[in-house]
Amino acid sequence: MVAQKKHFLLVTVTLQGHLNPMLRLAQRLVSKGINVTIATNNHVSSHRMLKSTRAFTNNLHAAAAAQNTAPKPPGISLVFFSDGLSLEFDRNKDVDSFIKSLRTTGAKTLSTLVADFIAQDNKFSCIICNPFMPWVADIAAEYGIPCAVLWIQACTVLSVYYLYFKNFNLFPAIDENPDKSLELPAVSVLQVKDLPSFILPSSPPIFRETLSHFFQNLDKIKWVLVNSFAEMEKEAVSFMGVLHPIYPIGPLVSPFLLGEEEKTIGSVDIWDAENSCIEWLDKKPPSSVIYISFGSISVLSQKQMDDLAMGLKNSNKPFLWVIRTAEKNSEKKGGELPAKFKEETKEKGLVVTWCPQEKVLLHQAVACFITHCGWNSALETVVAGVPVVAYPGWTDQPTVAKFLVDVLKIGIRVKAEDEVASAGEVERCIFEVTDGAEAKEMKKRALELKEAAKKVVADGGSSDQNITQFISEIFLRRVKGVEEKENDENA
Ligand SMILES: O=c1ccn([C@@H]2O[C@H](COP(=O)(O)OP(=O)(O)O[C@H]3O[C@H](CO)[C@@H](O)[C@H](O)[C@H]3O)[C@@H](O)[C@H]2O)c(=O)[nH]1
Repeated sequence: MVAQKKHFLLVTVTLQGHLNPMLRLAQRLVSKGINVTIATNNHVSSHRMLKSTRAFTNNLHAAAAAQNTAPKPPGISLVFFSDGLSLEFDRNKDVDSFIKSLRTTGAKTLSTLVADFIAQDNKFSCIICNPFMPWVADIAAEYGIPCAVLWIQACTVLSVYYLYFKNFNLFPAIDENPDKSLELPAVSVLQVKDLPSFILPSSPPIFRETLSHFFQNLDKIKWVLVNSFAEMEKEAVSFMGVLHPIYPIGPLVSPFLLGEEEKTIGSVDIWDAENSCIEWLDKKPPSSVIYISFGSISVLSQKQMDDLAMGLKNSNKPFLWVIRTAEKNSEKKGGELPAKFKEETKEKGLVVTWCPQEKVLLHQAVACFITHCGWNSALETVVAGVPVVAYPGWTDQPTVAKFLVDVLKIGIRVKAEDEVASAGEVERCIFEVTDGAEAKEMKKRALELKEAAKKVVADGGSSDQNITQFISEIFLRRVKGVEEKENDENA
């Protein structure tokens, strides 16, 4: 039998919330003896990203050399493919053009990249993509390479989309009355305001089209890896498992958040993190600081910003606030901090453009997280045991907010009118989560989830077993010649 090269290709878009789970999956695969190449579309930060991934692999090799272990352990490398747009093109602003260019030009350049690897006798054993790049499954099929998907959002969200896109007719005229209730199997009663926004009529059609393509292509995808764990999303995981085989392998967070020794790489940041905020936190009392971030894409409107700032000031608690648009050279979008706010709160607060979020959440000074409920932030806060004030915006965030607050019960959701939570509401929510009647219970539940998360990723835990099983199924298929048979049938 020809020796099998254990080399996987992971394909992702260069968005922080998409890159992070892929990178963390790569780390898990490396720990199981798989070499990983991550392919992502070209980006202005390519240089920085390349440097940190090289540092990770060099670190692994140095550690092996120090222990005199041969041969070299596997590593991660990063490659870029053109999405057909210039580096300056604002992909967040014109998502429609970005997604279209990615699936036409991007698909061609990625296909050439795969062909080049094969020409150098370096065929991938598996390609893993994310659900927002469903055309990658066609490239994998073209080269006879097994394809898996990493579902980078909650399993609950996967269930809702599955029911919607597979036409289960459970969504009678979603007419955007936000309080209308829907009873979906295996998901607690959802109101329209809790649904992922991409299925609402008001959402730009490109997102529905992309997800619809993903669900049509699902038959070409042999494994659906889900960034979640059964012990946290019990109902959704068992429900989805009946509809389609899934492998919960999460939470995909940096190993140090789960108590492992910190390596040189936790994330490949698109922006420079202001690490000095950790020293700032070091000087604050335990469980005193409110941490605020709305992730890597969302920006607040002026009204949202004004009210949030006022609510924070009135809460009289120390705060660390990430405002990406405060970045000096960035094009100004969204709201700006009210004049004098920084001056008035300089004793209490710190505003940064980007921070090492996982380290911040793990810091003992942090009391709660005002979050937009992006799935990575949600998992990171669960694993760090930090309760939340949920302030969701679009996409999966309303569903995640519902899940964190009503299912896991580790926080409270702001009541918003026209998407704005008033200053008084912000202040009330901060109080409820830090000092309110339920605050201790919320913290206790958050800490229980933290322990559950550690167990599932430890050796022999459910997520660890699922990754091992997924890898062995890939190589077993090779041994049994399943792929050759499938290719012959498709010919
Ligand atoms: O100052 C910061 C702020 C954020 N982060 C990291 O950036 C990531 C942000 O990811 P996420 O919380 O998922 O938010 P988005 O960047 O907004 O992610 C997009 O992608 C996610 C996965 O599909 C979706 O769940 C979100 O709704 C969508 O907005 C997390 O890992 C954070 O740790 C930092 O490192 N430093």
